[in-house]
Amino acid sequence: MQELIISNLSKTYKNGVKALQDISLQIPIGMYGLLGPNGAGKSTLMRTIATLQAADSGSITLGGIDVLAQPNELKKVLGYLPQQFGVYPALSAELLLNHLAVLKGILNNKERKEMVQALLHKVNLYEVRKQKLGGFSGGMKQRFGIAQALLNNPRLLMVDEPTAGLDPVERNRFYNLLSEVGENTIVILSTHIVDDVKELCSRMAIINKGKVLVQGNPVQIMENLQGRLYEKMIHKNELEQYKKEYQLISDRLYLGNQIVHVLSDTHPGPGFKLIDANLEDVYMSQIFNA
Ligand SMILES: Nc1ncnc2c1ncn2[C@@H]1O[C@H](COP(=O)(O)OP(=O)(O)OP(=O)(O)O)[C@@H](O)[C@H]1O
Repeated sequence: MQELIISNLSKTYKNGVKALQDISLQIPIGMYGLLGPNGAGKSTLMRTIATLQAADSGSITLGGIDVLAQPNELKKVLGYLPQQFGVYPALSAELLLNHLAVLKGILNNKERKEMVQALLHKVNLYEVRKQKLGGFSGGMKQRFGIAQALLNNPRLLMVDEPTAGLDPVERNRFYNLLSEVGENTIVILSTHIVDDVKELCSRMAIINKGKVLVQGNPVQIMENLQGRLYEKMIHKNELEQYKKEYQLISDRLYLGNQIVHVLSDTHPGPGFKLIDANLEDVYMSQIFNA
């Protein structure tokens, strides 16, 4: 079966930071959310899968490919949109995509032209294909980034924090594009934005400090908090006391008051009501407990 299997992957940087600690994940075709706060190790994991940096130990396989031993085989089937994706601002989208296609080894002129045109249509940049990339908005640049990542029709597409800085309309457009690709490709979406995963992913993992805290189906993961999550509206001044007294996993202001979410195996007391968990609660409870 076509799956990405990561087994016992570890990496410690020279400065002593344990960026990956015995990471094991099984990632099938579809959209997979890799959720974690800044510094969790997401980019390190992505770069390791992309064979751009080495791991200390562990293995990665994609179908029949031993990724760490056969980096060139992996590159043939990998599409990658890194966190920092630079474009040549003076070139048009069409020209740069064509150039990148040549670099990816698509040397037949007719085949390359067809592929470039098809991808520009797919990411909805065909109308602006002659315009310089320097004038593109953040969302347009990200869609161009996806187009270049799809040039070799990859079996594995990885996108690192792709929606940061996009407005809601562009974010939505980007989601739709990724979902479409995810119908027949393994797509790993690394993000610290819970909504990205909630909207898109049928499977996910939460990682923090280089460790996998939880993995599985978002709905099932949310059900794990069923019957243990309580909400209460309190006065702003009471917040510090509640933090000391309860396992408080989130707090937000609401009309001048504070709404707190508390994790508890028994009813925490007067004024608390049992609520259904959302993915934000799962995320916060995992990060809080770690
Ligand atoms: N080249 C490096 N040398 C030393 N430490 C590093 C290096 N790259 C990353 N780190 C550290 O490893 C940890 C994981 O970083 P990583 O960039 O993988 O996390 P991340 O989840 O992608 O975070 P972000 O969203 O902020 O990029 C962090 O503590 C980071 O400071």
